[in-house]
Amino acid sequence: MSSSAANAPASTPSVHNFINGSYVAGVRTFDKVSPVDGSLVSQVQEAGRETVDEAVKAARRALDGGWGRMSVADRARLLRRVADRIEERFDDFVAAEVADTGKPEAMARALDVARAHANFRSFADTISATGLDSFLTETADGGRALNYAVRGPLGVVAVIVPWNLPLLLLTWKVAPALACGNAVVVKPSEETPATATLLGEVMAEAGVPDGVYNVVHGFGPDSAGECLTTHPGIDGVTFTGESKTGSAIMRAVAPLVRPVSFELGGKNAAVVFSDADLERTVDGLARSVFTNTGQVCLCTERVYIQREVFDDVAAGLTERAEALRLGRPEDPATTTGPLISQAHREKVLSYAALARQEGATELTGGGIPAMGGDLDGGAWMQPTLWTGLDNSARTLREEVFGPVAALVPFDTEEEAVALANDTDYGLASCVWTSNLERGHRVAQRMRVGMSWVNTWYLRDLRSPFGGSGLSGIGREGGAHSLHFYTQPTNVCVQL
Ligand SMILES: NC(=O)C1=CN([C@@H]2O[C@H](COP(=O)(O)OP(=O)(O)OC[C@H]3O[C@@H](n4cnc5c(N)ncnc54)[C@H](O)[C@@H]3O)[C@@H](O)[C@H]2O)C=CC1
Ligand SMILES: O=C(O)/C=C/C=C(\O)C(=O)O
Repeated sequence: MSSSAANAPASTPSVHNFINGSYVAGVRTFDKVSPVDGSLVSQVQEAGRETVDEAVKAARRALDGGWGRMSVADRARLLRRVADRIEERFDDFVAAEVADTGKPEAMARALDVARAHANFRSFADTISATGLDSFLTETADGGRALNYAVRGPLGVVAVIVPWNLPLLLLTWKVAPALACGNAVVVKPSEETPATATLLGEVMAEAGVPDGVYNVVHGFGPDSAGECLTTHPGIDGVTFTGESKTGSAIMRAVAPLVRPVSFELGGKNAAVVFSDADLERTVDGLARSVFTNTGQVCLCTERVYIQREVFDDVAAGLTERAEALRLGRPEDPATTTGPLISQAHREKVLSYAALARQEGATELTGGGIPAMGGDLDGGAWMQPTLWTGLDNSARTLREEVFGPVAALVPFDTEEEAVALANDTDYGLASCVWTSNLERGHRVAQRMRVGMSWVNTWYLRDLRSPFGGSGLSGIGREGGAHSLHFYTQPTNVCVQL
């Protein structure tokens, strides 16, 4: 037990590891505090090396015990049951997600938890509809052979996820992994342990065999994350989070040569042409900059605006930023929650200070809002917009992951494409124009995984999702996920 546990009220919830179908204590506890007001949300059981070992072994037993060989129809049926059960317990998931993240309840309902059951249904459909690769091969002697590739599970998959969309991102990986017959050991963020743990109950209620879904809690280095990625019993790692963490995980898995699927950071650009519908564009930009307090890897942090409309777009976006309502998650008028933690707010505020040093003008925000009462103990940050910087500024080159964006003018299409692509990241972009020909042309020239035209974060779960450069390795979504979570064996039969 940590020393803090002694001071916690008796009613403080305790969040346990979930291993082989049971809730399991760890080696010590740590406190999870609310980003809304700094109050204690729960005490979390941190998994030690032995706890992680137990989870990996449970996953292996489940895999060898028949889960990996269960028929696709049966597995798809179980995934649909998990989706149904998430819907039945929708309010419990919303409450758990909101308590950990402080995000507006309306958002947790519309996005996070809604996507959790959609993820299970989508991958139940995908796995049910997926056939085999096969070739009828003509040989040099005039004969023929049949080549076909069967796909088996990758094995025990380590799933490491961040705090910004905890259940959404977790289920985005767990659903395809299970659809393909893998067993998983999940390490949620230390900031958001609750929904992954609750999902354990739902898995058991839905009839998913013990050991198929395991959860270990803790931090990254010298804790559960590192114990998991260095465990010789894992067969692959799927990770969403910061680029530097992805790099550390690559180093950790390198000695055992395990495959990785990484969805990492972004420094995403929006390009606004003067022919765009400006009202719609400004609404879209406000969404892409400020959704989830800027804590989505897809959020726009660089806005390039054609000079003729620069002032109008800057004024419109500033107005939208100032109209955001920061407040308690349960208040239906709230549009914007706090950042995830005081530590993360320090990071975002340090970029606000850096932007000023680099010569930025703040159109709005840049600091800590006066929330009043107990909310002043939370991790609140003003929505912030900068002008006066160019691509040489660190503010335009490094991922901030907060409610911030820099606005930069451009003159020509060629220049806009060059500015947007001038980054080490390659995750997402948006093009705003009423000229659809230009929309297609510019969207295709963006060096990113997801290129939106006149919209942002419109998702089809069957399409490829991921990035290049510092933004990641591989793509997940639909059949792309099945490629990562399976291993093909090619069978060649001389006919
Ligand atoms: N682009 C994105 O999707 C995200 C970016 N971030 C950025 O990353 C910064 C750091 O936030 P973190 O929560 O620390 O993100 P992170 O990327 O370090 O953490 C994500 C997950 O990885 C785990 N982890 C960390 N180090 C690890 C290691 N060496 N081995 C195994 N697992 C490890 C964490 O415990 C967590 O579960 C944030 O300030 C934000 O700017 C954070 C979350 C998501
Ligand atoms: O919609 C999705 O599948 C994912 C969205 C966001 C992220 O991946 C992220 O913020 O990391």
